Amino acid sequence: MDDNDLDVGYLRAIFDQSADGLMICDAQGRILKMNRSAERLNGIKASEVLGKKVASLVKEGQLDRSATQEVLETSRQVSVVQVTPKSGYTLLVTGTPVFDTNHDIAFVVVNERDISLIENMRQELDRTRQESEKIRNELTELSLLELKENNIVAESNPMKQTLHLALKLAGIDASHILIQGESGTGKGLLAKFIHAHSSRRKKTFMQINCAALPENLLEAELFGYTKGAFTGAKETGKPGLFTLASGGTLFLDEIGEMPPRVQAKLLKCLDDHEIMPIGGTTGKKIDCTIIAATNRDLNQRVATKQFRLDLLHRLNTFPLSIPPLRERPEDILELVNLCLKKYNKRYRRRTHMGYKAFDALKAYEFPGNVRELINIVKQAVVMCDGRSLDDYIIHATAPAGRCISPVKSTKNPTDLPGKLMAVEHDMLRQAVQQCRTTREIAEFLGISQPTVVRKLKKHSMGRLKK
Ligand SMILES: Nc1ncnc2c1ncn2[C@@H]1O[C@H](COP(=O)(O)OP(=O)(O)OP(=O)(O)O)[C@@H](O)[C@H]1O
Repeated sequence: MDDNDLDVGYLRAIFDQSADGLMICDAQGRILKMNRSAERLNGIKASEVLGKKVASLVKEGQLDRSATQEVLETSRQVSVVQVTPKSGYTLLVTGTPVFDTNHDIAFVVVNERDISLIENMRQELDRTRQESEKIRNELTELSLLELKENNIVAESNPMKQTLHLALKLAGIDASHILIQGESGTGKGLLAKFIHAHSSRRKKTFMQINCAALPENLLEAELFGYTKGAFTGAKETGKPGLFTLASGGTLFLDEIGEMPPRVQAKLLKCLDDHEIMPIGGTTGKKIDCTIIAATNRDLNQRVATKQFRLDLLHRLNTFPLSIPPLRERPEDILELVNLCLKKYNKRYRRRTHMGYKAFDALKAYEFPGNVRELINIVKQAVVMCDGRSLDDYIIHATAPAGRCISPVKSTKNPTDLPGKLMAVEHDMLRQAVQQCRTTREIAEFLGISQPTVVRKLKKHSMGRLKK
């Protein structure tokens, strides 16, 4: 046997014994040769198809699609995935053109590899992925359903999205979450929601309003102090909120109002993961989720040097924002229903609202957001004599409806800031007469308590209890 015979013998062995299906077709797409694996994979007999065109086999339904045909059309190597109609295998079929000396296609070599196993595994993986996605969605839906039971309204898409994101963050126990939104949009509620859905839910949720306390007191509240740290300090010293929230969540509300010195100390504490109590010499490790909230544009406060950029970056690892109520009118109906149920029960009334009142609410701007809506409905339930709240609501949401008394004229009739100031003064004065605490005033006027404190200071109105 010479070398040539040997080569032919090897080639025949390769062709016959290859686990891949092999076929050779001529330039017209006729099958010239086919090995045993190709017969097995395609579920056809070589004796029945030799000399036939692959295109006609496709027509007859013996083959799913033809790589050969595509090679002949493009003069390029082509790979396609086929599912064989007769045997049900998934094949990766590669057709390769072989050219003659004139650069015309002389024949096509077709290689068929069984990828059924890989395909099955891929489909299995896809199925598992879809399943877990479904379970994840169901879990989120479940939690969103739970919202209803917890009296949190999220009918609008933007609110749903915010809550989905909040759930995700809760699920991974994310810390350094910054919630932004106008006053009364529900930032405090969202912070509690995140805590309640995190693995830290069984531990404490501590919160502090950074706008409500003077600098020294805020520092002492946050970081605590050692005994005798300053005049008037408790004999025993006092643990700060960072320590009290250990294992749980610390919610820093109105972070935008934090005085610069406390900002510097907070930044250091976040960098070092430990706090230094006032008067202390050794640091204490901190272990709590930190959620901050603000109704301020912090970037603007950074620009005016009222807020540290480095602290903003630290706190803003996971930003969340709650849109104002006027941008999500779909939530209004559900919020109103919730309030009606609550206040009808509390004040033993059976009031209701018609579509005209709802239309009025939808058209209203709600500068005080959800807090203001709750307040309007509560006042309506209490003040209305009859069962229908419509007239009251329509009046309350009319352009001048929220004014308690007529605007006093200022010297200059076009002086808008002066007029606004006068309205604010009047409303505050009346609220102060009717309420005992700043919290009650906040409820009464539909603004936050720190805003009340600020405004009372601005108008030099006496001190009230928190
Ligand atoms: N989606 C909601 N569903 C039900 N109640 C809500 C929703 N959002 C807010 N509220 C209610 O509105 C009121 C104000 O919410 P919250 O105090 O959380 O607002 P805030 O954005 O933190 O306000 P501020 O900036 O003034 O501190 C609360 O009584 C809260 O329970």
